[in-house]
Amino acid sequence: APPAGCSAQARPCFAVEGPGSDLVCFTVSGSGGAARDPGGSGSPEPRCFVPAPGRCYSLCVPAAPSVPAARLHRRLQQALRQGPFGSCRVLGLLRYSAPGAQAAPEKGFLIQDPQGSPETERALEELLRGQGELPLGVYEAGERGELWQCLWALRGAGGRELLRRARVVAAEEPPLHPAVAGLRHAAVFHSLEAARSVVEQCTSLIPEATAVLDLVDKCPKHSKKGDFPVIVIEGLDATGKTTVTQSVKDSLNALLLRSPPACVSPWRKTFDDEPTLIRRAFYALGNYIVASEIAKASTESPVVVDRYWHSTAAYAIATEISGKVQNLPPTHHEVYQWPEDLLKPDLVLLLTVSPEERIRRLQGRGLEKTEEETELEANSLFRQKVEESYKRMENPGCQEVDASPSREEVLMTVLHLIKKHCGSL
Ligand SMILES: Nc1ncnc2c1ncn2[C@@H]1O[C@H](COP(=O)(O)OP(=O)(O)O)[C@@H](O)[C@H]1O
Ligand SMILES: Nc1ccn([C@H]2C[C@H](O)[C@@H](COP(=O)(O)OP(=O)(O)O)O2)c(=O)n1
Repeated sequence: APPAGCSAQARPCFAVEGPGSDLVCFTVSGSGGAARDPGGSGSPEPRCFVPAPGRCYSLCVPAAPSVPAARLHRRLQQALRQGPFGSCRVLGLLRYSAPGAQAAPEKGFLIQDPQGSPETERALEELLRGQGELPLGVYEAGERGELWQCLWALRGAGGRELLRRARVVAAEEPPLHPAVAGLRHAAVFHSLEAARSVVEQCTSLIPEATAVLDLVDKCPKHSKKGDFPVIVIEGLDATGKTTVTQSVKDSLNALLLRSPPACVSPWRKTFDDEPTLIRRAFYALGNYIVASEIAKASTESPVVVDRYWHSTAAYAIATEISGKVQNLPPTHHEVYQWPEDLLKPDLVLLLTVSPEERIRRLQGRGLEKTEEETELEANSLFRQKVEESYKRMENPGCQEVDASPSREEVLMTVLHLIKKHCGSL
């Protein structure tokens, strides 16, 4: 863990995220103002971020939840996966205010080049030169082994100007993951209006956004549920949602709906390729469209829904909060609360199976894996965070169902729970 002792510094900190790694924070002290000597403190050296004999760089964009910033971050992320950066390790970087400071948060990347090739630095400069004002952070060791960050502004025709040279010192891990504060604006939308305004900002960039908005605007607002029960089935991929929802539909003569609804599926791929802000706003709008379908259907028959708001929120939280499960927002946090303007189901069941059984089922199904499914498999931490987020959802919460037994047994359990909660059908 990063050492204690720096938290009193009201200076911007960096949190470095690696896939599956803990949050690591370090502070860049102001020029000339070396607040403490990392060499003398016995603490882990921030220098460990610079691979010897290699080089290390950072770049950041504003983390404000705006469509242009989100798309710029995405473009940089894609560029850093290619060509000259192939041999580099690229970690996510969150720059956030230290306690008491008011700096606007930034999101970016730490690029570790084990070979320290001049080609990498040139390619980074090239990449940033086309992106307006973004400076490049270059890290270098001082004579006593201490670490410095040089911040370069890139000028036209190959020039660059040193904006700042500052010490890098170790900082304390913050009590809350720094991405938690921005979740409600950047990924987990709690009103139709919040999600709608993000998609609206995209209409000139993504032609499909207009079509989505048209559909949303055709739906009656504040849909009310009918008298028949509405049951949502949630869970990770391959936990048996399709199987269960189909059987419940047959057993109860229910109508089966899914979120995102069929009417937006032609645009799903487009939005899946967009950054979190836009992608999650799209799924949020899908829920409001489904809500109006649920309202109508539940006046005529029971309704069973394959995924709904809990999926949208749980996946968004798990992708935004890096590292371990303990980094998730604490229980009862506002991100786990149901949006006030979204139709509530009567019962939400969360299907869970062991990771081994889930992989067996995924393989058994033999379908092509989506990028996210591959990530789920590769990253069990991510899977744990999705599941834990589901379990923390409130008002309504998710009731867990062990979906490991046979299809028949799982269906019996599910029908029993529906009967218990929703009365005779
Ligand atoms: N109770 C069960 N026991 C064994 N296999 C199951 C069970 N439920 C579903 N499966 C199989 O597991 C795979 C994933 O199930 P599916 O219903 O498609 O999950 P999801 O909709 O959650 O992705 C399918 O091949 C399905 O036939
Ligand atoms: N209501 C929903 C449904 C899915 N999502 C997101 C969450 C994940 O990123 C994917 C998972 O979708 P899913 O596994 O159902 O995809 P398939 O229908 O199996 O192709 O979609 C969502 O945000 N909100």
